[in-house]
Amino acid sequence: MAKDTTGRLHVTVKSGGKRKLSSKLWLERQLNDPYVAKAKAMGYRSRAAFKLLEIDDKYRLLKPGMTVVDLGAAPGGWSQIAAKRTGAVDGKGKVVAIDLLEMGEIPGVTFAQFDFLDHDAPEKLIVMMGGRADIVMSDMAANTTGHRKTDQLRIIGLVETAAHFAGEVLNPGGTFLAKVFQSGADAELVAQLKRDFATVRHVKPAASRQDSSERYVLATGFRGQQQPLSRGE
Ligand SMILES: C[S@@+](CC[C@H](N)C(=O)[O-])C[C@H]1O[C@@H](n2cnc3c(N)ncnc32)[C@H](O)[C@@H]1O
Repeated sequence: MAKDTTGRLHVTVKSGGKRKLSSKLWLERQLNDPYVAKAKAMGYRSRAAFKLLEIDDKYRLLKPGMTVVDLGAAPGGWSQIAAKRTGAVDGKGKVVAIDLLEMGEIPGVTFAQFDFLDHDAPEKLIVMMGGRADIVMSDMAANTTGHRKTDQLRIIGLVETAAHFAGEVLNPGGTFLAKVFQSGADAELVAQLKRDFATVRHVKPAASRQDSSERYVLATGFRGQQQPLSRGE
């Protein structure tokens, strides 16, 4: 339990190795968060936009004319950045985005609402892309059940599925960027990525809350064996 500024107690629920804040503490944190204020001022849909901005400023991933897939895109901060930096806003690049939730229209972004874990999701994405991708990025976070082991397996299952999809659709030299959580459960994933990409690293942007175990795996220089696309090629 935690005390707020008025001295009242708030319950924090432990879930999947993370502590979920009570709604009052969550609201307080949002109101005091400089990234939330900055996102609002700059017209970004989410504070998450700054995580991608920071990663991209450092590693120069997004380039004009690229095709980018944004998995778990809502409310759309990452898609906004990708559309701008690939030139998709001006019809040069292409940004394809999906989410379980609805997402308001973003110029230059092709969005569809469906579950990435649906068996036909890869095929639907390939049709939306109309070819291969240069970057597959995933900020997806699986809903937590509160059972630590189950939650870790769900999180890692989601990112492994995203990595498998990336391996199917990336152009040579392509990039995979995905949210993972610091649990040590991603060792197998990292080993697989090291086989298929020239460089694999974990990154923790400043905009990612320091009290969160969230971090990102960034794999660049795709060199895996290319299979024919099931559609679109
Ligand atoms: C942290 S938010 C993404 C924020 C986003 N990157 C931005 O910049 O606004 C995670 C998103 O992943 C989505 N998500 C989780 N599991 C998913 C799945 N299986 N398929 C599609 N979207 C999923 C959630 O609905 C949620 O909107």
